[in-house]
Amino acid sequence: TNTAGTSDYEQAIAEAKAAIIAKMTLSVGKDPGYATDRDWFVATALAARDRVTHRFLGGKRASKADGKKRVYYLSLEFLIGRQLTDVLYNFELYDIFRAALGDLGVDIERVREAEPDAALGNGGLGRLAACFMESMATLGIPAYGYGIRYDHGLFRQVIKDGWQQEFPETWLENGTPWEFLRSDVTYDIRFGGSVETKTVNNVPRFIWHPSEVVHAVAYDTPIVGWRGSNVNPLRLWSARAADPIALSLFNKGDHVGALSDQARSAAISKVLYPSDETAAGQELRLRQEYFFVSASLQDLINRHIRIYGDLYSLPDRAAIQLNDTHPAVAIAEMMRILLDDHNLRWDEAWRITSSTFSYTNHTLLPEALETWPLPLFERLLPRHLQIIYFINNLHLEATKKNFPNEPELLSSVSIIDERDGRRLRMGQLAFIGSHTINGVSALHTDLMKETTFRDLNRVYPGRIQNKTNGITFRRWLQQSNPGLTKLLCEVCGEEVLDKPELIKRLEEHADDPALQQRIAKIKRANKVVLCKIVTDRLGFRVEADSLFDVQIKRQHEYKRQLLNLLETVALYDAIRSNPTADWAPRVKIFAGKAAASYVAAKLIIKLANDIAKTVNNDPSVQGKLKVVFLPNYNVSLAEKIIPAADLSEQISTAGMEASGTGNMKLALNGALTIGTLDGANIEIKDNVGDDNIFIFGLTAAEVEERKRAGAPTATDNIAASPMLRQVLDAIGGGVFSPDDPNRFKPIIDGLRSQDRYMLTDDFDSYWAAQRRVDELWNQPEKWTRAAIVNIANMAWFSSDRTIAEYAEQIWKVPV
Ligand SMILES: CCc1ccc([C@H](C)CC(=O)N[C@@H]2O[C@H](CO)[C@@H](O)[C@H](O)[C@H]2O)cc1
Repeated sequence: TNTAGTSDYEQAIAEAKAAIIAKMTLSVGKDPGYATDRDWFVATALAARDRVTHRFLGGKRASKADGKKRVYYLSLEFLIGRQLTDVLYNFELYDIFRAALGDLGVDIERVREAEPDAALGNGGLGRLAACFMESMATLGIPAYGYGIRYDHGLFRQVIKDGWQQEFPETWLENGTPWEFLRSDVTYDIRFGGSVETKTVNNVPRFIWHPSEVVHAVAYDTPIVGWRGSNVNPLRLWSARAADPIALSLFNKGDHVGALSDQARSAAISKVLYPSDETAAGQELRLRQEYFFVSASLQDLINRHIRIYGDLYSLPDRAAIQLNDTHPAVAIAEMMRILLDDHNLRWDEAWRITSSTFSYTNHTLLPEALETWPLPLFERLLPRHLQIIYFINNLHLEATKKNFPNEPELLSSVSIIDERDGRRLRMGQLAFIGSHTINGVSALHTDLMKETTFRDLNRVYPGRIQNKTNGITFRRWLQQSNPGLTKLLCEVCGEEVLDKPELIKRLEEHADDPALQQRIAKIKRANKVVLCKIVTDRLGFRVEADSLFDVQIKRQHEYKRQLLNLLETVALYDAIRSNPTADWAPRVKIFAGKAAASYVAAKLIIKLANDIAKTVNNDPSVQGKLKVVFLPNYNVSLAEKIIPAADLSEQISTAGMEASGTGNMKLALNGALTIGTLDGANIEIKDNVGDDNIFIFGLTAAEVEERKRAGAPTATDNIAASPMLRQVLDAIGGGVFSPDDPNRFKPIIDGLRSQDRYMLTDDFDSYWAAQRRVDELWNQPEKWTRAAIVNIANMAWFSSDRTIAEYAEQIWKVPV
């Protein structure tokens, strides 16, 4: 208590109140009496940002002075979500601001809900980048995130008559209170044109004469670490025309022509490509990739020269991480800047480049590996193509010397794919130009060595490392599940908030009925919250005492939402034909967006909704089975669904899900996993133990073997499973689409013929695993005990652990 007898806490609340009111009147320009939830959000965010900014600028000053090595995380996606709760929590201001707003008659929940998600990403890769930024700040690593400030993030999904519709996402329509415009940080980004070759004192010099220049303008968003330890910048680039309006054309009355440059330039940062795991291959995508890469490299090189004078020391002072191949053109851009702007010799430039970059691969799906047609690349980036040719020649020369008379090896490791019209393979470029390449789970990294990068790994052994993904426990536990967090602090000690490994202490009490009851009570309370969301958004009730069986992720055939739906139909049939059996009452919860052009995935969304309509209106299964498809899955909805989940569906075809991170979030919040031995599911199993997870299906090796052998076929599998046959007949026959009986024929025919993702191979063992789930669910103590063991063994999946590994083993920066 201070002299005025008011406690520091009350003092802090009073200050927060004054700050919020000051922002409301002076920045929002509103009388609190007339303020909307949005106004309160902006005022609160600005008040919170003030607290952050001091630390932000302080951090910048410090790291300028301290000569510390910086990490630069280049990613075309940062799936941040909302920031208010994260900033307030990490600055330990949440309770104070909640009390302050409360005193002003404002419910902080409504203020939180008024913030739009920053949906600047598609799924796993983008969200991982956001978790990594928060962990780097928490661990005190001086880091910059570099990306694009899309005017429109991932589309808003609306489900109309069961069909997905896409609507522009508009997070910036009222601006965002978190960012600082850095109008003094603007770079020229050049495209097209030609390259002139000149010899200067018999050294070849290349002068690029671009046909187009676009301005990249920086916007900085502070990323706050836990306990406000550090604040790092996320620098996002926005595109502007070098010449906003061609007055000459305007004066001639060609108003549209006068603005075409502006439109063409601004298009670069207009919208996020909604394709997940399928390379778009469109020119605008390449323009986006080069735009942010060139701006980021110009920015970090200028900063380095400003502090250290020369570029030779860059690898000692900077580590640049390529988040998949999307920024891989950075290898050529770095060489261009070193050769053409700083006149370094080739070998020196290459030494600096290849010892500064490292690359993370997030997928082995062939259709997701980016390749660019040479003609397009040459037209847009003529100088970079010259440099890539040179890199490739030296690379192939070296390979030829070390591996003579292996022509197929040369063509396999070449950056240029000579087949189908000559294409640039960005994976090869990223691999050759990086000192380290990493996969995102143990299995994925092994498969990378055996398949996609087998030959490059042979030519450059020892470059591949594994870095199993992680998640930030601040957002995905503390902020989204305060009930469980409070219990963990009591049982494991407050310091569990700083040392996730202490969560293991919970396991000692796994058999304690009192603890089991508390865990079950917390889960039920989170389920009641989700029940309300289902009723509000879909207009029907689900029971909180049912088993919440959750599959939430991007729609993709390899993630096998369809397999879950086949089991749902089989269960529906089984319950109807045997209503008295002790079925665990279930709510099947689906959520996830399909890329706008992904027809098959969108048809599966329709199937989910048609099955839901039939099941939810069938009195014979009332109280036993409900199917829910929640629209517009995003970070904020995930924060509501995950704490309420009992069962986590991680059922991808083994070998196809690089890691998964939703699996970690769900297990950390006490859901039991039903899954294949794929991605990080395997490491989750290794940590929680075989008895606390439901594993089924073919292993990755068995999948490969069956693919190679071409047997058993889908027809064989269906013949061997009467239940599966019945389900396929029902769906294919229009039972769930009486208004269009052939609607799902394409899906069923695809399964009967190809079944590329081996659903028919895994159906029976999946069904059996789900029945094991029923069995355990009907023994609540055992179920809750297993949930406790899952929570207690998830510490390793903290992104703090992952980032500490990147820091020590790839970036060589202290933590
Ligand atoms: C070029 C189009 C495109 C866009 C995004 C992607 C990403 C790599 C897709 C993605 O998000 N992959 C997911 O990355 C997560 C983080 O490492 C993993 O946990 C998931 O398993 C992986 O599917 C590929 C291709």
